[in-house]
Amino acid sequence: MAASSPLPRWAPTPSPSGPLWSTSASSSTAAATADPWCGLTACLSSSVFFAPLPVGPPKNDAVAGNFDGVETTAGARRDDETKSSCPETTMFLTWEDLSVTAVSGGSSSEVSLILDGLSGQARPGELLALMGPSGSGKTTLLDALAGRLGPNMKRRGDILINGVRDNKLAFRTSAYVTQENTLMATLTVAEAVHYSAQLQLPDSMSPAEKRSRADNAIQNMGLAGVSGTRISGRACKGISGGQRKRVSICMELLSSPALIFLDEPTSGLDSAASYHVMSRIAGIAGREGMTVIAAVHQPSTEVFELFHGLCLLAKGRTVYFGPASKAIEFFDDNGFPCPMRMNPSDHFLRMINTDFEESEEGSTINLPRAAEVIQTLVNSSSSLGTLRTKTEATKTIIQSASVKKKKQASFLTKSVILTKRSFINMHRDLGYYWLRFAIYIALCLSIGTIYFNIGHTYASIQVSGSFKFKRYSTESNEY
Ligand SMILES: Nc1ncnc2c1ncn2[C@@H]1O[C@H](COP(=O)(O)OP(=O)(O)OP(=O)(O)O)[C@@H](O)[C@H]1O
Repeated sequence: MAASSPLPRWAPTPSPSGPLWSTSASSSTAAATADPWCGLTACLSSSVFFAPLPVGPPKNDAVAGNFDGVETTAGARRDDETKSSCPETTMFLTWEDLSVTAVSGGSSSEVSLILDGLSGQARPGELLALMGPSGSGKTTLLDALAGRLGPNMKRRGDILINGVRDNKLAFRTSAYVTQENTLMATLTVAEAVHYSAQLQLPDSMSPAEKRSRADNAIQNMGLAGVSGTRISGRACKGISGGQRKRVSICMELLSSPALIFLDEPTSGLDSAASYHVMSRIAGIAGREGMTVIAAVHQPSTEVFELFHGLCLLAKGRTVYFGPASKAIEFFDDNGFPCPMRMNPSDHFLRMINTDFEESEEGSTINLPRAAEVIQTLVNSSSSLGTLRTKTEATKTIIQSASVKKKKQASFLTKSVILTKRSFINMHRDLGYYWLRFAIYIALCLSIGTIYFNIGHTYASIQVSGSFKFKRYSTESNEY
């Protein structure tokens, strides 16, 4: 599919202003000169976070090569070179036989299996899409990989980062954009991103650099037009849901995390905005060597073309894992060809959605039962058989790589910024500050009037505060 794509081939665009991160620029440039492929990965660490438009992902063909790479001699060579030259912060994330169960509350304590023996991997510089019908387990898989499962969920199986088992590492070092937005409503878009830059970026960066990076991020997420608008508010509507989502992504991408989880980054966006957002994310992943795992609903054909890898889930099981560009072939091989001119993701989801069986009476489309399709695909050796080989191979290749947490602002800087942000929030939030202020004034007045104009004699004071004095005198008598 990727080969027949009418889309232009994007290339990473270096910034004319030079890298914003001052570290390792020269060494990675040298690596890039020595070998073009691993040089791409190496120079990712030195290239700018956001380049001028247009930006885009690395080519899908090359990506397909990466996914296939472990199986071929040439591909294995590439991986080896990646290991030797990639920055310490790149992350190969591998999961094997991952299962998640949830215990529902109550006396019966029912245990339900949400994910059932999933295996897969996500690689630096690539965008792995998690797709599947609603309730198939996409968010649960993201949470499991990110180490954010709820207290009633239990995980089995292995999660390896650069070949090393560390259950807390992903939680400590990755960024996560949740389905729900958790933004401070009273701030404007620009303020939210600027404060986030000051909190996340290290003190070694000058305030001007942080500001410039935040401004670029706003620009690249298409938010320049609403940068002065408040995120939300009681009096005004604020920005739209899709724009809020973009602000969340923008804030998480600021620190160029080595690993980022995105839960439905395109929800609430129109197809053009979805394409632009995803192409920028894929472009950044390519340039920065960032590992991106995104749960995506109904991507358009153009957005689907941007995915490097695809993990298709149905009822908590892996239906397909591999290069996105090979998914059509996989469905075709298993007897479920994608009709001409149909969006491939629509076809995949339609075939494996058990919630609405379309072969029921009245339907003009005679599809096989989704449960049978899922079973056939899950059993298909071309999906899971090769996957196991791939994960094993990757594990041995990358075992020695290490992960370091990126530097953040110091405790003092964070305290100052958070206090400042909190004051702005209190000042602007009618409910949080002004109504509370009014209540305290009313309370003071009510209590104060008890003693208003009480006179100056001992008796008048005793009359106004009699309940207190009486109690005092009673207690005094008792003791
Ligand atoms: N904490 C939990 N306790 C019990 N069941 C849960 C819990 N979290 C998720 N589930 C169940 O697991 C299943 C998968 O949920 P999940 O949110 O991962 O699906 P999803 O594919 O992300 O869905 P959607 O696309 O609609 O967001 C659902 O049936 C859900 O009810």
